[in-house]
Amino acid sequence: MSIYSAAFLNSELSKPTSIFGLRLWVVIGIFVGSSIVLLLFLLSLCLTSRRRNHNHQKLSGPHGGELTPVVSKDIKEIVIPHANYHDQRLIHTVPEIQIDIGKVEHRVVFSDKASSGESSRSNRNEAYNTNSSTSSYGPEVSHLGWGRWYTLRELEVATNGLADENVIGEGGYGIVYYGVLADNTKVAVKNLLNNKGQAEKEFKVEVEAIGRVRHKNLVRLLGYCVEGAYRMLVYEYVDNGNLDQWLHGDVGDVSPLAWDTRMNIILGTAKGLAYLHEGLEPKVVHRDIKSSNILIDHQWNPKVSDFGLAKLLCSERSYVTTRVMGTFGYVAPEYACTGMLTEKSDVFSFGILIMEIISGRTPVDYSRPPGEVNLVDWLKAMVGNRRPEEVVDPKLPEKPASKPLKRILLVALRCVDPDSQKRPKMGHVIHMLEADDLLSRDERRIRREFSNLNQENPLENPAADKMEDKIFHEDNSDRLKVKAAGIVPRRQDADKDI
Ligand SMILES: Nc1ncnc2c1ncn2[C@@H]1O[C@H](COP(=O)(O)OP(=O)(O)OP(=O)(O)O)[C@@H](O)[C@H]1O
Repeated sequence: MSIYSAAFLNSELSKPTSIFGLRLWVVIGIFVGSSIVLLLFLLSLCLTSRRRNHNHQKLSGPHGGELTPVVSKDIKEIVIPHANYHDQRLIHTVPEIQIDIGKVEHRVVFSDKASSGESSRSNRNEAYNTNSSTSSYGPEVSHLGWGRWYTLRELEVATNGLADENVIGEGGYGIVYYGVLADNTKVAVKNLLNNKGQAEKEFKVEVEAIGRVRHKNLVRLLGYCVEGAYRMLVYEYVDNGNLDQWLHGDVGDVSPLAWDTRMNIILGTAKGLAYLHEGLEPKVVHRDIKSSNILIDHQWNPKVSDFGLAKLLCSERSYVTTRVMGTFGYVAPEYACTGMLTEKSDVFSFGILIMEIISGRTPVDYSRPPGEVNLVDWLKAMVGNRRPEEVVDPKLPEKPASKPLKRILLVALRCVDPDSQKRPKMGHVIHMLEADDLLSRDERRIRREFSNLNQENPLENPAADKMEDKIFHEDNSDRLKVKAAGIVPRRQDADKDI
């Protein structure tokens, strides 16, 4: 370019324009600059929307993306320090007590750490809204060899995208949804909450403990789902509510639970528990036996559910934990005080459950007069005062005969013996519940012994112990309990289930 044309260009570019009198080169500069900024903005918009679409496609539910949570990788298992399973030394800790009174029953968690026993819908939403950076959606744990691994999509389809209308109930560790699988199987899907690692911990315990369990009085775990932050358990659906609802719900003046039905529920629950304690190797302690964990089918058969708190125990060993969990009113005293966990803790809770079933009262009821708040204390006092007939649920359609009432009360009182060693094993409980003939023969003796019960603490009556030992001796109970609970030899059973 010649010096003349450069001077010409320069003079042309320096001419003022009609846009605020700005020189031409300034206008051109502004135009080029804004175009670049606009271009960059459009480019970033395009990239963001492409990324959103990509995530949406990967996780979208059956009814579009609205219900679809964004998966997070944030959940990490928190290893809670606890006593060695194989170490029977007592570990002394100063437990922190948390009482969640947001639920109908009071969940008590004695913990050496802030724990995560609470549940709320907001937690659920929190889990859903956690930002995602998950790139892989494949299973994080391998298939265990039993049941099925379900994909998140399968379970979303089954539960209408985890719809609110499908919610059956909400426990301490997650929300339970009703669902129908592609093969028309009705299921209950428990979506474990992302509560600081506890959900994952419970998931692993539960999967290992329940996956191999098969018993008509235990809710069957059909499979599980592990995708991103999701931990879901898929159970058989039990179609007639839970015992808590039938005992304490609004059922009118007359309960549909007749005496025989109640006895059947007690016996079935005992069989389910006996299987956990004595039919599995290693044995399983449920740790949260209570009426809301006893599901009922349409034939009024009980099925023990919610093994979330179960801990696998090595045979013949006790387990000392720094983290005591259970539900207020049902927890055995030695477990609450020292963390010492054996299957006898379940036996205690089972004794409370029997009392609840017979009386229709909750284990702790602050709306009652002072002497009646605690179910065990009240019931012991009533039995000690020779007024056992007065403890039965007033909603029962027909009062039970005196003999079976006393029999079941005796079993309940034995189960809640403050001394865990004196509590019967669940197999023995079954034996006692079924030993009608033996009891008939000794009925007169039972009556006599009952009348001798110490009013303060009828359990500490040596005569009653002697009498029961004689009637309900444990020597041949192993054979009977196996027959009664449908338990097959331990190893063989576990292998068969896998
Ligand atoms: N397999 C199932 N079939 C039908 N309903 C179920 C099933 N499992 C659970 N439910 C229902 O969902 C509710 C919540 O169950 P979940 O076991 O999570 O909590 P919970 O027993 O009420 O409380 P917690 O967690 O404190 O033990 C139960 O009360 C029960 O009615």
